[in-house]
Amino acid sequence: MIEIQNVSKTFTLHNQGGTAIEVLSGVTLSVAPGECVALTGVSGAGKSTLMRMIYGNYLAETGRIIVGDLNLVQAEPRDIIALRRNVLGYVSQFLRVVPRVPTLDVVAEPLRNIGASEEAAQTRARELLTLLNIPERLWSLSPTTFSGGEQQRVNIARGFAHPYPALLLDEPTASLDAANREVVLSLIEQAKARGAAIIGIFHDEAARARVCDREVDVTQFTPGLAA
Ligand SMILES: Nc1ncnc2c1ncn2[C@@H]1O[C@H](COP(=O)(O)OP(=O)(O)OP(=O)(O)O)[C@@H](O)[C@H]1O
Repeated sequence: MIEIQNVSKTFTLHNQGGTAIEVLSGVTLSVAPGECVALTGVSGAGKSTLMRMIYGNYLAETGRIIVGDLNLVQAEPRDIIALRRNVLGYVSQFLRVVPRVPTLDVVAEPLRNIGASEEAAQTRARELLTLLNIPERLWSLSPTTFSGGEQQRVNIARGFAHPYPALLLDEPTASLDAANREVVLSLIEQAKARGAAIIGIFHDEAARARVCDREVDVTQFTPGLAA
């Protein structure tokens, strides 16, 4: 489902004399449907950079990143947008939303975008917000003023609204209390059970051990850090 072959990334610092920093080289890994792979490695190894390349935010210089049937290294922006709508979800720690949009709509939006009925989208959004313990009195408000933990839970609800075949998770359990952490871990388990291919960064070791089938140490692909 996710196939990464010989991917590399160099950042050029234009405001610092054009200095080039080779962050990743020769990244090769694949994730099957129903499998969850954890990216590990020291701080600065390139875990977030790799996730951003898979999501199409950063462009890889070499190799192939295939998600579904799209190669993100050569894809047109409109194909990347379609991939994100239908196939590839991303749950980060931080919520980015348009101001003034009510929480219920923020969570229902991914389903509306794929053509689900208003009723189905709202029902799923209500179900997820309830599961993640967001009080109903907050559903009609924009999440921009919510606490950090509430925003993270809204973000998770949004990320799990549509059953994406592939998912990227960036610290999905960071700063959650035990009960909500448990909800998120079971959402991940359910996603695996329905066949989602998942790549995640988990500093929470117990969470990683529970939901991940394999770990890939990104340091092996980091020039200068590799043993
Ligand atoms: N936009 C950018 N421009 C220049 N350098 C960058 C950029 N993004 C990341 N880097 C560099 O790439 C390297 C890898 O960073 P990255 O954030 O991917 O690491 P990480 O493994 O996710 O680290 P952490 O666990 O601390 O989050 C770092 O040295 C960082 O400075």
